[in-house]
Amino acid sequence: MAAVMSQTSTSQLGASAIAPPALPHQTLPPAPALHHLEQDDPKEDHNEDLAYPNLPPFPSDIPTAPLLRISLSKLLSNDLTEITNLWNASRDLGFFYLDLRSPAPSTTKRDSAHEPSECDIDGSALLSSAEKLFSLGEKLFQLPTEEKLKYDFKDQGSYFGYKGIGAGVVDAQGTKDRNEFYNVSKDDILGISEPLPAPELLSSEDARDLLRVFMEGSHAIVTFILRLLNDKLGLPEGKLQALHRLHEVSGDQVRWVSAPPQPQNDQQKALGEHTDFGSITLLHNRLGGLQVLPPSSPSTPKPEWTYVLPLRHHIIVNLGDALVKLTAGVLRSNIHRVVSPPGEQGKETRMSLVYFARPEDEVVLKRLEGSKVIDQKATESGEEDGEWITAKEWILRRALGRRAGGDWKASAGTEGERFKH
Ligand SMILES: O=C(O)CCC(=O)C(=O)O
Ligand SMILES: [Fe+2]
Repeated sequence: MAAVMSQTSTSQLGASAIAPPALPHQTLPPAPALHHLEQDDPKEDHNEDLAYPNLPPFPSDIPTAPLLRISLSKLLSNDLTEITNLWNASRDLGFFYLDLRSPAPSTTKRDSAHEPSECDIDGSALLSSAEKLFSLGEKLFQLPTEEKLKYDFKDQGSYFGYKGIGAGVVDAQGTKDRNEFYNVSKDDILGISEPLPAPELLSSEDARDLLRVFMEGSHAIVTFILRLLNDKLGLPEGKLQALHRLHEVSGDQVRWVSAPPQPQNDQQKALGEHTDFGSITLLHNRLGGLQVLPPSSPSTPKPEWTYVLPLRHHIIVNLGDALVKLTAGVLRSNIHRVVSPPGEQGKETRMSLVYFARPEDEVVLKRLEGSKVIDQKATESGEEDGEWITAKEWILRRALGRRAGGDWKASAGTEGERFKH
């Protein structure tokens, strides 16, 4: 434990880094972080159950990454400490937990043709649609392989639809991945683009409604986080949000990821190391397996891959390369990968559910103007403002480069040096 904690020192993760509270029998994370939580609401944090029922527990003796735990409802009530935590986590690690338990939102329902507002945010409702989508995902992956393969659209140049096990690669040597994906486009579900062929399970009105509600709920949280980051960056009001409008054409999508248990004597990465391509990723994890590589620092020049402990009622939020490019690296997209869930969890099929928010297709991924913080960072790094590429081209190049037979080199993100570990 101590070895890993020293890798993720406060200098890397921000002075207010908070490790998740211990699950039953879990080794305790560092004290200062917990003090912060306990002062805020001791009762709640002592008694809450953050382990997933009906699943084997995450092993107590495996170190986990001390991601900050940020409360959505505190953010919504404009809690300045919480907003600072979000800002620090977005710059230092680019990963944090978001606690979705929230009071019910205002009862005025919005007109669905309009852009979502902060009054539409309902963390508990999002958790409940995620629950339903987990059940739907299970049925989806149980369909016969021949049926699922009908919805692989790679040859049409699209990353939406199905990707079979081994149809992606995890490294430059072309080692096959160990998971399957199903990607559903936001534009398809909101009627912005023509619907793609899909299995009946996904094309029924009920399934599309459920996906729409989940996408709108997720997008509302994304827009809110973008607003907070926009303010902290000192950008002109609404600038980041205006590049991520719900009803405009973008590569936003829901993804289910499913990985069957791997044989004990033949373990392999399920999903290779990568940074996410887009802006903000909202990840629902139930079993372990996700790992992050913390940033290196003078005291830890060679950090190690560290598990992210799944926490019930929480999502894992991470920032992607588009935000790095738009902010000249003020915000961080951190490398992560997926391996077999540890211990007893490795006997289960691991499914996760993700919402990827990306800039609108036509947004050019250039550093934004109008922020002193961004200008200063650009001056400090002395880096040129990269190639002229739209979000659409960037995502296509990166997503399809990771398919078997794709161009691995072209799939590289902004991580540069970090990939050498
Ligand atoms: O399944 C997970 O936990 C992470 C998936 C992921 O990183 C991705 O799909 O980009
Ligand atoms: Fe990812």
